[in-house]
Amino acid sequence: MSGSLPVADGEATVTVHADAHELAEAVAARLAIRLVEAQASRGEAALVLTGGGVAAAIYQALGRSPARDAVDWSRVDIWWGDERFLPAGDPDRNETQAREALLDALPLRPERVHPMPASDGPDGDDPEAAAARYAAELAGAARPGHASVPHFDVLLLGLGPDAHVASIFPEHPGAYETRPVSAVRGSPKPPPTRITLTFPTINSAEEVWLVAAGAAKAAAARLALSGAGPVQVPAAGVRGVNRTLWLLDRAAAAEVPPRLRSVR
Ligand SMILES: O=C1O[C@H](COP(=O)(O)O)[C@@H](O)[C@H](O)[C@H]1O
Repeated sequence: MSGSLPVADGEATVTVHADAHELAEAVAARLAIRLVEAQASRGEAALVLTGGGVAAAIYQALGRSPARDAVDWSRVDIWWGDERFLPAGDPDRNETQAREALLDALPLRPERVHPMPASDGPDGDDPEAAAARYAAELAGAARPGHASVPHFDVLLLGLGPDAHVASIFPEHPGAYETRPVSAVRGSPKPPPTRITLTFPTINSAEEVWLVAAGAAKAAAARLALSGAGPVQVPAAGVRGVNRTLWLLDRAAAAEVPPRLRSVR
């Protein structure tokens, strides 16, 4: 049984796992299943990755899970929800983290892996140009009839203690942005310069999964699930077209009203 409640104009399901380890294992298994389902129904799958501590644990869990071999990785597109605007290979880039934890071990087709530009990339240290470049790459892969972004089967999001998601921070200009991708300057969390998908792009995904572990995320989860505004609480502003999942460990879910939680 799952607890559910309205979030914006959709519904969110909150599922709680015992601890961060179990959360990572469960999300990894769920992800493999969802990618297999997507491939069965439309021949391919597209996954949007996030950064952060829980994300790394999920990627490692998926890498060692037997379920990973059920996915045809040659028919998976990998995108990123946000990136720290640093040189290629920098250990703080979300791309570097994902490659080391999972992607390097998978038989992905390189042309189907779509990292956000690095600060030593073709646009140099110009995050606005890099954001525009990524928007163009998304538009180039857009599904027919949908002008600006591809089909995303699952879009993963971490949750900051301040309730930021991707690199949309509370009260920052990115929270108002309507273009598909935006540059972020002056991020309250280092590094200060970033690139992020915006609300309209995130909310075009079929499924949005918010994953969080630890007591530091408890207040953010409560606020986001209590009808807060998305400018003040960015996590309150995201939802999938078909499904919005909050996948938490017990500590992160501690302030979510018990009636909304389903404990695994
Ligand atoms: O900087 C970032 O932080 C958030 C959350 O990270 P966590 O370590 O607190 O789980 C992450 O979702 C985002 O992708 C990343 O750029």
